[in-house]
Amino acid sequence: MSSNRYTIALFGGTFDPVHFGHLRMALELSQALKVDEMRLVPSHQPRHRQTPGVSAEQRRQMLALALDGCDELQLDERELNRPGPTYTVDTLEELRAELGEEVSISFCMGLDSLLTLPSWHRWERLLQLAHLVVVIRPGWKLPRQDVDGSHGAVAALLEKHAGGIADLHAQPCGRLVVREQTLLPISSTHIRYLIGSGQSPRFLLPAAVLQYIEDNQLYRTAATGGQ
Ligand SMILES: Nc1ncnc2c1ncn2[C@@H]1O[C@H](COP(=O)(O)OP(=O)(O)OP(=O)(O)O)[C@@H](O)[C@H]1O
Ligand SMILES: O=C(O)c1ccc[n+]([C@@H]2O[C@H](COP(=O)([O-])O)[C@@H](O)[C@H]2O)c1
Repeated sequence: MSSNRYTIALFGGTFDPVHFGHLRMALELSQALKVDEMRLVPSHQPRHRQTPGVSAEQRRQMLALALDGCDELQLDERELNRPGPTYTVDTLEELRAELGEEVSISFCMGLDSLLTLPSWHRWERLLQLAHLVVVIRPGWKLPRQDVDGSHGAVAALLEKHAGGIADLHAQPCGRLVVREQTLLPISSTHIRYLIGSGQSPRFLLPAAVLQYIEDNQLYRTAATGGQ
């Protein structure tokens, strides 16, 4: 990109456990967006879902193993170090205070997460702090304001803030960029289910992460959930 604005992208998640779907998505996004840094940000206590099956420290260690030797992706531990429920707006406010007003910050998410955005803590503040990058599967449709009453707030946001990759380098925050990208059909829920029912999740996640899970006997009782 012609602009020399420093650009950072964040990819947040529970990572319970991290798998190749997360890692591929983060790497492909990092290359497509041409960011200077792509950080994976494990959440401590996600307010919107059940408490993760393993400790925050174990999820951190699995991510660290997954990223070992990978220069393109970094681990950002700030949410694990912050007590209380984890809110993205707090993370972005912290980062903005740390990095100043000019650095471009993008928070990346799947379409499933975007559709829940109006329930996020202080969600209207998010675009004042960062860009949002939304990944959709090829051929998937975004909600449109005139036809989709159920996602009206999201559709309005998409219309008002629509932008492209160049905008991520031209301004520090405020644009919503939609990317079509093929997602590997892997979920942490399915991996937990496989382990809990005595089957192997090999080839769905890095070998070092699987070794850690086996060494620490994680997820042995989590035999619920499918794909
Ligand atoms: N297979 C995948 N490919 C790309 N991105 C994914 C994939 N699975 C999840 N994501 C994205 O990764 C982020 C973190 O997801 P999360 O940690 O909840 O993983 P998950 O596999 O969906 O877990 P769970 O099954 O426990 O809900 C979210 O933005 C989500 O949209
Ligand atoms: O801030 C919020 O209220 C909020 C609500 C739901 C999800 N998030 C963030 O969205 C990211 C993906 O969440 P999840 O549940 O798919 O792991 C993760 O970084 C969460 O902290 C944030």
